[in-house]
Amino acid sequence: MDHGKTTLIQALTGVWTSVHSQELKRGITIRVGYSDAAFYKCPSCEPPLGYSTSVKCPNCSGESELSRVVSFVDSPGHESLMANMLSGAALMDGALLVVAANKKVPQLQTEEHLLALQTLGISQVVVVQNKVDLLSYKEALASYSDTAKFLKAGGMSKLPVIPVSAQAGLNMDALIHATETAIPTPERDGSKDPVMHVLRSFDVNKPGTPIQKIKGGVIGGSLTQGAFKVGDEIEIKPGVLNEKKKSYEPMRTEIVSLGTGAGMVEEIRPGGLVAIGTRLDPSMTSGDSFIGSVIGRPDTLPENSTKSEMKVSLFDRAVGSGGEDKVASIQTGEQLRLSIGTLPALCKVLKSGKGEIEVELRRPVCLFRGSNVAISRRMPDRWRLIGAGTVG
Ligand SMILES: Nc1nc2c(ncn2[C@@H]2O[C@H](COP(=O)(O)OP(=O)(O)OP(=O)(O)O)[C@@H](O)[C@H]2O)c(=O)[nH]1
Ligand SMILES: [Mg+2]
Ligand SMILES: [Mg+2]
Ligand SMILES: [Zn+2]
Repeated sequence: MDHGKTTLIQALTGVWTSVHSQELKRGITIRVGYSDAAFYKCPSCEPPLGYSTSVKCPNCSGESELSRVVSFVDSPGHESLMANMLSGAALMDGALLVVAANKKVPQLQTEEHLLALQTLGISQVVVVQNKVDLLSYKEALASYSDTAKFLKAGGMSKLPVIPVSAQAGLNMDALIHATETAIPTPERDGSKDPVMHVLRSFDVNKPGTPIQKIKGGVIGGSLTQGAFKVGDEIEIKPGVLNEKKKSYEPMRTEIVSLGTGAGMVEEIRPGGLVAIGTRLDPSMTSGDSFIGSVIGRPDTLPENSTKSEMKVSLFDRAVGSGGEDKVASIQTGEQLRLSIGTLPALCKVLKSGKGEIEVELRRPVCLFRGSNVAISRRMPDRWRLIGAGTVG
């Protein structure tokens, strides 16, 4: 924690993404936050000069062209919030890994986050060496070479490392240039059935709002494929618990509005974070109650299931154990935590074989075959990432 992720996002977007009172009080990010940035490129300046977040080129004062609009998911760094971090990672096309240059490299958190990114298949990463303002030139070089050594040992010597000061807004042009080069926008297939993974959900009404003015529940997340329009009927899975039937029932509602960083729009596609306004009772969506849900068109999503088979590959050792804890094989009957899309889900292992396990999930989940899952095990002190799985 405290490497400066939230500060960096503020430098790039102008938005402080930690806004909850507990976060402000403790100075840490707890919930996943997000905001959008527009990156500009000046046609007359040599890269990286001329990359900025403003139309006016900070280098030559000429007029820049829009390069790309980028959505940032701000992840908590604290080790106890790893599940929140993994939820956010599920929606990322690439990542900025922020490392504080005034601390020994690598920190436990850095190792674990990098491994988590690999586990979830996020290979487009820019390493940000932050807080260089606190170091002498010589110290900064030493920290840079430690970072490079650490990456090389992990077979990631190709990742760019960019020294910055998020607080002073130093070297942002180089960082934006690296981001634009190393994290290209992936190809999207807009013709597939839409799938949205939910990261947040809210009740946007102020207490005491008159009933005729109350807005329906709002659900935030990102499309991974397809498109949604205002007026579309949608289905949300796994849905809500029917107390009488003791089962989860998918919910249907209509899209009444679509909010993005660029304002209200009529249609959304993959690539940014979006808030869907619905006709659901807002009390249902308050306090992130829908995190981990999946939204699609009616009858297009996989069935809810409580059992799953998956191929697994375990790490040699638990991250952050200083190389001491070898990861023991998965035992029948043990409890694990799976990160499935944006959902942290507890499960019990029913069967464990060579490279394969069968699990029973504590709650029904809308499971896509072939999706990547991060696997954590409860170590004495906390949950630790021990491997990766693929839903079979
Ligand atoms: N000197 C210096 N301080 C910085 C810089 N960037 C961030 N900080 C300070 O470092 C502290 C932590 O910054 P945050 O942005 O909250 O760090 P974070 O990575 O979001 O932390 P978590 O959300 O707790 O994981 C704050 O006091 C910042 O003011 C920097 O470039 N230079
Ligand atoms: Mg902090
Ligand atoms: Mg933060
Ligand atoms: Zn310029």
